[in-house]
Amino acid sequence: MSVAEEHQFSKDFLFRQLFDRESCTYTYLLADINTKDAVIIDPVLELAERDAQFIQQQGLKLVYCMNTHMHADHVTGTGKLKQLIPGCQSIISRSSGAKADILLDPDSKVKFGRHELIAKPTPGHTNGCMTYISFEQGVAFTGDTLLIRGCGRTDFQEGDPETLFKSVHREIFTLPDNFKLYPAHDYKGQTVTTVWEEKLYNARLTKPLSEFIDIMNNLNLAYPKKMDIAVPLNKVCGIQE
Ligand SMILES: N[C@@H](CCC(=O)N[C@@H](CSS)C(=O)NCC(=O)O)C(=O)O
Repeated sequence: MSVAEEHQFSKDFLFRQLFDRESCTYTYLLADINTKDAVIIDPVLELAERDAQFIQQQGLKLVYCMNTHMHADHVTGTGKLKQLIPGCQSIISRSSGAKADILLDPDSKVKFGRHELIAKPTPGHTNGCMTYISFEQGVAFTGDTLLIRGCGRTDFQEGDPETLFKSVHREIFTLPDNFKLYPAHDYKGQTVTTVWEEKLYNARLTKPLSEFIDIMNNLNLAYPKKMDIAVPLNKVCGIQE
C-alpha cells in the first residue's frame, strides 16, 4: 500500500475539513453535490456562524448536525446551527445519553442525497463514541477514538483503555488499508491519516493491550479547560433552553 493507491472521493461528494484554533477541533461538512443535501460532523458553538455562512454560500441544504460523541473540551455548535438553519436535525448515539432529534444505534445509517454514513460504536473515550464510515468514499470520521498517531484519553466520562483498544482493533483497523481517517482533533497540525499508517505508526495503538493500558493510565493530562461547562451543555445540543 502506498500514497499512489489513495482512495479518491467520488465527483458528487463534497468534503470540507474546518478547524477551530481554540480547541483544535475538526468539523467536517459533507454533501451530495447534485441534491445539495449536507451533513456537518462535530461543529463548534463559537464557529456555528462561520459554518452556516459557508453552507449558505455553497447553496447547500443542511439536513443533519451530527456529533461523534458528547465532547468535554468544547460546546457543540449543533443547537446554534439548528437555530440558524431551521429544519436541520441533530444526531448523536443513543448510548451517549445526550438529547438529540435522532439517536443512533449500532449500524444506523445517516443518508444525505445518495450518500450515507454508517455508525459503528467505538466506545472507550466515552461510552457513546461512534465512528462514522462511508464505505463508498473510503473514509471514516473517528471522533476522539482514534487521533493521528494517538487516541482519545480514557480518564473521565466513562473512559476505559481496554474498551478503546478493542473498539479500534474491531471497527477501524479492520477497514481497508487505504481508507482515510479523519479525527475530531489534532494538536500538531496533522490533518488526515490512513488505516495503513495508523496500523504501522500509531504510538499507542500498535502496542500490546497491556502496554496500551499502561500508557493510557499514565498520560497525566490536565482536564480540558471548558469541561465543566461543555459536558452539561453538550447533553442538550449545546443550548440550555
Ligand atoms: N488542552 C485541551 C484538552 C486536550 C485533551 O484532553 N484532548 C482530549 C480530546 S478532547 S476531550 C484527548 O483525548 N486528548 C488525548 C491526547 O493524547 O492528547 C483543553 O484544555 O481543552
